[in-house]
Formats: sequence, structure tokens, C-alpha cells
Amino acid sequence: MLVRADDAKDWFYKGEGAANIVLGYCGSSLFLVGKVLRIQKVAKGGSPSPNGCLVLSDHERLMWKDIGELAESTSKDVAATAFIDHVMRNLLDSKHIDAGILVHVSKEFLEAVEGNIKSQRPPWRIDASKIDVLCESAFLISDHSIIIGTPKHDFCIAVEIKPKCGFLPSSEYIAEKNAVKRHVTRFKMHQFLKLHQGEISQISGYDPLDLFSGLKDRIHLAITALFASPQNNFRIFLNGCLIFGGLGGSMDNTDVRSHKSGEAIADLISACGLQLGSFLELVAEAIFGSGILDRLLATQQLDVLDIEGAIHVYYNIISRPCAVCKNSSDAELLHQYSSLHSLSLDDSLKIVREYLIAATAKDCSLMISFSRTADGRNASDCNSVALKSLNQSYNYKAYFIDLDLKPLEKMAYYYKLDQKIVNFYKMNDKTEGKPSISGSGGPPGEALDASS
Ligand SMILES: O=P(O)(O)O[C@@H]1[C@@H](OP(=O)(O)O)[C@H](OP(=O)(O)O)[C@H](O)[C@H](OP(=O)(O)O)[C@H]1OP(=O)(O)O
Ligand SMILES: Nc1ncnc2c1ncn2[C@@H]1O[C@H](COP(=O)(O)OP(=O)(O)OP(=O)(O)O)[C@@H](O)[C@H]1O
Ligand SMILES: [Zn+2]
Repeated sequence: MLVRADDAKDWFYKGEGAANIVLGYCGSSLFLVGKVLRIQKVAKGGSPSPNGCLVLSDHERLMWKDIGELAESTSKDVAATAFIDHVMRNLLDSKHIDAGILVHVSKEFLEAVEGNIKSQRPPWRIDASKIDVLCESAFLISDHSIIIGTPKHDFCIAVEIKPKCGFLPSSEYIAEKNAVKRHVTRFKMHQFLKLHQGEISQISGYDPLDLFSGLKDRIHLAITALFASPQNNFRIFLNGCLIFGGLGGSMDNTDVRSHKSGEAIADLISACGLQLGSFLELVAEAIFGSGILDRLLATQQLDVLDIEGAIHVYYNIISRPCAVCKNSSDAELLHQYSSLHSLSLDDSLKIVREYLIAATAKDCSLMISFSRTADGRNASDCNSVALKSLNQSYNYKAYFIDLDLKPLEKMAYYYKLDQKIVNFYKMNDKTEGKPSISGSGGPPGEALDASS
């Protein structure tokens, strides 16, 4: 369907994450107006994905055997759709999910896009990955940063939030030495490692527990903290254009940050008749009123054992000696873990399957778009929200994006990264009373190389 290299000029760079590039449409096809195209990337030096062969490993196919369409999928795109339709849709409310449709894209089209968007991609993303030009399909999804039907003279303002994990784990399998995980969020601990590794320039004051609290004031506090430190967790779009937050993902160094200053944003928003403070309050009100994060939290909580428990079960599935038990000499812990190693294959599959579903829910984002209601009427496919302080109500729509299936083979990486995060946090906590924010010195647990 998008086959000509010439079609590429109608698509502009909208953003990207670790795995996909997303393009907005600026051409004249009525079918494509208001849509984005989500194209898969491939790691530089990695091999592009050949279409037509099974994309899941044997162990993954066993794990997802109850979902035939997923287990037997012959392209990543088909697997992605099946995962969203048969797994995530049941867990999160269908009305907040839009899997999009698969469209055919030619190599010529993808190569032309690659060339066109090069200057807008963050350099560190260019170094890491490129468009997978051999991938013959891409997803056409509604652009959730706009509300179709917003009158030309009016505006549409949207936020994108990557909430991350919204609960503290309480698994009995968390080793006593890692007890800090029970009372400090993974997000907070990870911030210190990210700062040390130069991925962020300051520690965020955002607390996911506030966002997921179900309490209006705490949700508002979380939104304010996200605005103060957006990193890759917060963006604002005005009429579909990014006006605040990093383009392309996590790094928030000034050179890869494309947002205007807080003051300029406040001016832009107030030109739409809305004060920045009221806008942030409106976002909090919509999150609170919709209860949209309740089901997301429940899905994240399918991770019951924490990676410190789930990792053992993973080794049951791949039928290999457990690398964690092998490196432990703590008899008491080994005894505790032995109960996990005696679980049946079916129980093991269920635990790891749910761990991976939870991992998707901990990494997805939420987009909420707002437009003014005309004459107090709200659009049929929107909910409405109002603030006492504003003499105006707003239509809003909320959608989850990036509900990608996580690969089973990531389990070992998850364990290493978890230990690296907690070790780094503990070491700084002990030596300085509170974690260092200087970002200097080598990280402890370098042997636990979570980048491999
Ligand atoms: O492990 P985390 O918590 O750092 O999450 C990764 C994200 O990092 P973040 O901390 O949100 O900046 C990471 O985001 P960035 O690339 O840092 O923007 C990805 O979302 C990654 O998922 P995938 O490899 O694309 O499937 C995410 O990996 P998963 O853990 O979700 O597999
Ligand atoms: N349906 C959509 N409407 C509008 N913008 C979108 C849509 N989907 C994605 N985007 C934009 O594109 C960016 C990248 O998309 P996405 O999060 O799906 O990439 P990813 O590579 O899967 O991310 P991750 O790093 O989390 O794996 C998003 O952060 C968002 O700004
Ligand atoms: Zn073990």
C-alpha cells in the first residue's frame, strides 16, 4: 500500500522508542489523515527480521500455545497484533486500545523515509538502530495526539505519559539484602543508575506511586513532577506537534531535547485559553475520573514473584541449570528457591507468561488528548472533563500505546538489570546516607553487565 519512494515525503518524524519509529502524516489522502505509521527498527549490526518464518522461539511458542495466532505467527507484526488482541485487550479496557492495522510497505518507501528523517532523529538513537527496511509491513494507527473533528480554529492538546511500575513488590523471594526494593520504587532507584550512566541530567521527582494512588491530589502531584522533569516519561503535543518533552526517548541532555522552556510552553498553552497550571490539573482530573490506571496497575501486578522469584522459574522452562542458584552459597535461600524449581512446567509457564505481560504493562505509555467541547456537548466517542475553576469542559480520549510483547529471552537481562539497579542504589545509600547524584565513579556490580 505504501510502496513508492515518493510517498515518503508525506510522512514526518513524530518520535521513536527503543524498538519503533513513528511517523505522522501530512499528505492529502483522506484515509491517512489523522494516522501515524509505526515502523520497526533493527539494531545496527543486528540482522533484519526475515518475514515468513516463525518469530517466536520454541520456548515462547510453548508459553503462548493457548493463543494459536500468536504462537504460530510468521512476522513480528502479526505476533504484535495477536498479543494486543488476545492478551492486553482483555486486561486493559478495549476502549483504550487501538492495535491499528497492518499495511504493506516497500523497501524503497522505507529507504526513502530513513533518508528523510535522519536529521531529526537523536544522534544516540541513530547510533543504536535504523529502520528495518526488509520488514514488509508497518502499523497504521490513529494519531492519539489529536482528536479528529476538532474545528480548524480550535486546538487539541495532548499528553503522553510513560508511568512505569506503579507498585512496590512484596514477593517473599526478594533476598533480605535487597529489602530496599520493598519500600523504594524501581523508578527511583533506576534514576540514580541512569544519572550515573549519563542517560539523564537530573533525578526526577516523579513518584509512580502518586500517579497510581487513585487519589486526585497525589495524581496532580505526579503530573506536576513529570512536567518538572519530563525525561522519557512526559510529553505535550499541541495540534499533534510535540511542544514539550524529549523527541525520541530517554536521554534528556539538552542537545537531544527539543522542547521549549517552561515559560514558552505556558505561553503556547495560554494562547489556547488555558493556563499551564489548569492544564496539568485537567490531566490529573481526567486520569482520576477515568480510573484508567486501575487496570494498568492490576496488569503490572501480575508480576507476583518479582524477578528474584521469576528468574528461577524461567530456568525451569528453558531446561537449563539455574544461573542464579549456581552462583549462590546461601543455604537458606537455595532451599527457598528449590520450591520454585519443583514447580510443574504448566505452573512455570503461567508465572513467566504473567511476568512478561506485567513487563509490557510497566513499559507502555498513555496518551490523553483534549479539545474544548462545543456548546457544552461532548463528542460521541469522547469522555468529558471539567474543572470547577474553568468555565469550560473538555472532550478527552485516552489510549495506551506501545503494548509490545517482551521476549522470553529478556528474563536473564531483567534479572541482571534489577540487581545492578538495586546494588547501585544500596551502595550509594550506605556510603552517603542518600544516593549520590554526582554521576561520577564506576558503578558497583559492573560484573553484572546488564547491557549484554
Ligand atoms: O527496563 P526498563 O525499565 O529500563 O525499560 C526499558 C525502557 O527504558 P526506560 O527505563 O523506560 O527509559 C526503554 O525505553 P528507552 O529506550 O529508554 O526510551 C524501552 O522501552 C525498553 O523496552 P524495549 O527494549 O523497547 O522493549 C524497556 O525495557 P523493558 O524492561 O520494558 O523490556
Ligand atoms: N498512536 C500514536 N499516536 C501519536 N503518537 C504516537 C502513537 N504511537 C506512538 N507515538 C509516538 O511515537 C513515540 C514512539 O512510539 P513507541 O512508544 O510505540 O515506540 P517504541 O520503540 O515501541 O518505544 P519503547 O522504547 O518504549 O519500546 C511515542 O513515544 C509517541 O510520542
Ligand atoms: Zn534457581
